[in-house]
Amino acid sequence: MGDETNSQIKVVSGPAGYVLEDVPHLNDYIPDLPTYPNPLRSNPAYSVVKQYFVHVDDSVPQKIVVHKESPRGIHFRRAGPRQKVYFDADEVHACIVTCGGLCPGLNTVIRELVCSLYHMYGATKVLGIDGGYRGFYSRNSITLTPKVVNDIHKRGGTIIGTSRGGHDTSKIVDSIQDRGINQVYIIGGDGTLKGAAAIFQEVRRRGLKVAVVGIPKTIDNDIPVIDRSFGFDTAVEEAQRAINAAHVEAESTENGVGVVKLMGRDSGFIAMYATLASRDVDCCLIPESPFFLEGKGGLFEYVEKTLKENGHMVIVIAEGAGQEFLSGSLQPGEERDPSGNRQLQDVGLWISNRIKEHFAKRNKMVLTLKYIDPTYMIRAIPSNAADNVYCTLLAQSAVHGAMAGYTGYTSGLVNGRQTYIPFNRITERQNKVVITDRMWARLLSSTNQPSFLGPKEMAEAIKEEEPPTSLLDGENCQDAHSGKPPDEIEHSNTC
Ligand SMILES: Nc1ncnc2c1ncn2[C@@H]1O[C@H](COP(=O)(O)OP(=O)(O)OP(=O)(O)O)[C@@H](O)[C@H]1O
Ligand SMILES: O=P(O)(O)OC[C@H]1O[C@](O)(CO)[C@@H](O)[C@@H]1O
Ligand SMILES: [Mg+2]
Repeated sequence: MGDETNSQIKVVSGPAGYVLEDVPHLNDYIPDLPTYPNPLRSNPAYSVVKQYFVHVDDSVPQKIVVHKESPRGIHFRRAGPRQKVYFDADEVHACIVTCGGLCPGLNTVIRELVCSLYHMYGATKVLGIDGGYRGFYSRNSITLTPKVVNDIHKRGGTIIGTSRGGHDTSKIVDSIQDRGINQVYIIGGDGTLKGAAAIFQEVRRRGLKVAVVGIPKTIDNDIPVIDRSFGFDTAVEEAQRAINAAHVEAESTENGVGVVKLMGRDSGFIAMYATLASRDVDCCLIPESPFFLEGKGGLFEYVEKTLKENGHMVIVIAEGAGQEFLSGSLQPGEERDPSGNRQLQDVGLWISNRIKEHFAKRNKMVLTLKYIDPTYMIRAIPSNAADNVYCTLLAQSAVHGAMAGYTGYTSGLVNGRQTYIPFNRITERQNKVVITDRMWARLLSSTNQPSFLGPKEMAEAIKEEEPPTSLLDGENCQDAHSGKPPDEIEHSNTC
């Protein structure tokens, strides 16, 4: 097997195109670390479970749709408990921090990190860092015990607080060092995980025995590689209530139009899945798919046609869609939040006003439009049952990895298996809906809406050759082997 290592990713290659994108380990830069038998070996609850410990060579393929001649491709290290651990229970001093926007399930992850450390590994020193990254150096910390976290999964938000901005790598690592922390669990989105990667690099540069672990959090599902992010399922489910209300309102008046805005700064997954789940939506607009209002094939024409045919309609719009129409109204200095993210204008309000103006001006059709913005209501609820289970597995996997000495990784679900993924695989790009993918085609045929794409936009979308939409790995209409669209290859394939 070949082996190629840098500080963030270790690439191990094997026969038939097998590639393991491995995660760093403490003993990569600290030699002769002592090891201990995993305490789970003598825990009656686990020791009876056949094959509870993960085999040292277990890995999970990133791509599961393959062809006869496909290379075996990229794999990630399988998560789970190892026979040996690199921390004695009394030595563990863990901390947990949550950063970025809220997401259903944050409290569940916090709870399960604390309970896994206590109940599986007998580690009893766990701190909650108050208020995101800046809390490391400017706020108090909170002692977390199973008793303190017992009920928190029933609440939305995060009991340890969160913030945007304030990431100062060296102050954070100073604080980690001063407090004697040796396991850092960081729960957050793409920005947070870039910060986690910087913390890991600094910890490694200083030669500290500190495991730095990420748990990916994003209600927008904009993190790549993983099957889906926790809280996403809850968000899609909760969005149904807003869509249903919009539908009831629209259906009850002549020419009723309901507009619902959902979250999705750069990625329209919530809007797409909420639309597919609901069946009451006639048009879904997302940041990845450009649209236009006036003229043939535009939104106004489609609204008129739908109202004539059905008497009512529901439009779902992701908050990041159509921002190019609104950006002119921004004041200088208002464009970025403290983390540097683009501040968005209210596209739901804008599109509602434009539809009303258009039909009032034409004086042809009187319509009643109701606009619903449930975005923060969706983000603030506790996670549903499926997400609670998912959060539990993510947290347990994260703890098993740190105890086994792995560092510089996020835990994440890949093709239904818990894995350890190197930070830079997670932060190198954003996950987006691929509009040349089957799922978007399914949505278009479900709503029967126009694609709003002219031949030029269509050609550009095909040219972009984005990687497949993660929620449906293997569903992309590109040949997994050659990258060519299906009509350009000789044999039938994944499509
Ligand atoms: N490139 C970066 N390097 C270091 N730290 C970063 C970077 N980008 C963001 N951060 C820090 O990460 C934290 C969270 O970032 P951000 O507000 O972008 O949210 P996020 O983690 O992307 O989550 P979400 O987008 O889901 O709300 C902030 O404290 C911010 O300072
Ligand atoms: O108002 P805040 O906290 O900046 O959060 C809004 C953003 O956070 C997210 O929920 C996650 O990034 C986005 O969908 C949304 O644009
Ligand atoms: Mg983000």
